[in-house]
Amino acid sequence: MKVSKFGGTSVASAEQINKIASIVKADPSRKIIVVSAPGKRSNEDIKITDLLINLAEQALEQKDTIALQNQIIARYKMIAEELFVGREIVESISNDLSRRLEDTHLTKDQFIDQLKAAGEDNNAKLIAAYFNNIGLPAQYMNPKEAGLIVTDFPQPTQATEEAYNKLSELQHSEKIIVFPGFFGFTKSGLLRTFNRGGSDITGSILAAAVNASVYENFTDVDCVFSANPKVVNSPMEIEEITYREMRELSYAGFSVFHDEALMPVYKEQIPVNIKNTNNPLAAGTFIVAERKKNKGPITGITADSGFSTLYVSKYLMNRELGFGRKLLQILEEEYISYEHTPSGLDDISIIIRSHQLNKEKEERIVQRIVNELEAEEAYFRHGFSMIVLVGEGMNNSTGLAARAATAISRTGANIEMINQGSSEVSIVFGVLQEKEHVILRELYDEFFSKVNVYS
Ligand SMILES: Nc1ncnc2c1ncn2[C@@H]1O[C@H](COP(=O)(O)OP(=O)(O)O)[C@@H](O)[C@H]1O
Ligand SMILES: N[C@@H](CC(=O)OP(=O)(O)O)C(=O)O
Repeated sequence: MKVSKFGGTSVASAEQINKIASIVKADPSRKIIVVSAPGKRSNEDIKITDLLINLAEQALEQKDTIALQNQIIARYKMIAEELFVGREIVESISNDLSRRLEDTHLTKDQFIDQLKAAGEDNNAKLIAAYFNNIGLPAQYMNPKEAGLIVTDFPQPTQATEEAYNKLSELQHSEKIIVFPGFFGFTKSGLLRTFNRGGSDITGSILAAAVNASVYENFTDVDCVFSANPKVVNSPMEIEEITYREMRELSYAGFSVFHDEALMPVYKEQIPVNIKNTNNPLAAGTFIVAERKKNKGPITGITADSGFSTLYVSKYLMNRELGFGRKLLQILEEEYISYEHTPSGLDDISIIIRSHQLNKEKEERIVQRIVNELEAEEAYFRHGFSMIVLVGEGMNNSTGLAARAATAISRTGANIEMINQGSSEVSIVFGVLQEKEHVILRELYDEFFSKVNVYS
């Protein structure tokens, strides 16, 4: 049995949904179909999920939401009409949106989550109806009824162990299951969404639960490339990549597959196949436990912006027992997670995703570090990107860091931070984000384009 997930670009229009129907029809082992909300039909288009987030924000600000509601319903109406799916599905979508908007007893986060999830939930209902209309016996499956139980706030949204047992029953379904991605329900019945791009996580959870032969992830590119094709021209295609290489790359910018989607399939050693809805016969990229050797030590290079650094200095910091713990405790109490902590003898930098910060929180944290830890200096700096080189071949390849640093220096950029992962499958360079793309291209040129004396 296969689990096949179709992302927003694959379900963005009637034309695209026709393609996924052909893909499902072509292989009877595609029995569990995970779908996202309609995504972009062009670069200028807006994803349904983004419209729903705007709708939630307008409702919370007591603004008139009719225009936005009609814009969302019109998207589904156009798809339903072009697929000749009856009017009743559009009416049910309209009623569903109204019901979610009236659910004012929820907290702000719960209200937003409930509206965000409407995109996938209604698209799954529409696609299941369409499949049945064209002779593909299918049923919409609500995550609550299926048992996709997730953790409670403030934990990050993750499937609980018990969810996998209940979800394993899906493998016995006679019909094709059309399952909305992106959300689950807590034990107490509250809806929670995964992070953005989270339909990949749903597919991974279901693939692990039913012990799928493969988890197919259909998107709008032929494969995973060794660099983001929107930044580097015609990057090299990757046939095979390991789970941990993909985790490092997707965490830091390879948005083609969600980094949190790797753990469920890794635990069950289920291969993932990244394929193109618009070219389904292309082999795509396989994410596996072990792969055949690559030509070079580096498998992929990626960059991710939106990072800040918290710099703290105190003389003899390295001698003060518990200083690091107390510093990280302050961040934990402020609900701030961190990425890397490069440090010296008397100072430490903590790399943090900027979206967690605001002026008032930063001032409070700096004050606490100075007062409670008696630090000499503490301040935040913003506008950084992390450039990540990843490859299973790195750990037995000398001089990589030097080659990368030399390539970065050719761009005139300053290296603000270097961090070698203890797994030795990645090395991270912190740079100012305005230099991100030029550095990415220079590193790609160094490790993939040139015939190197080193190779
Ligand atoms: N290394 C990479 N290889 C392939 N695609 C990548 C890579 N890095 C970023 N992308 C981008 O990821 C996009 C697919 O992800 P996404 O937009 O989430 O699609 P979907 O709607 O199918 O989920 C591609 O169109 C591509 O521009
Ligand atoms: N629609 C949700 C979930 C998702 O995974 O979408 P996509 O498959 O288009 O990345 C979002 O935009 O985050």
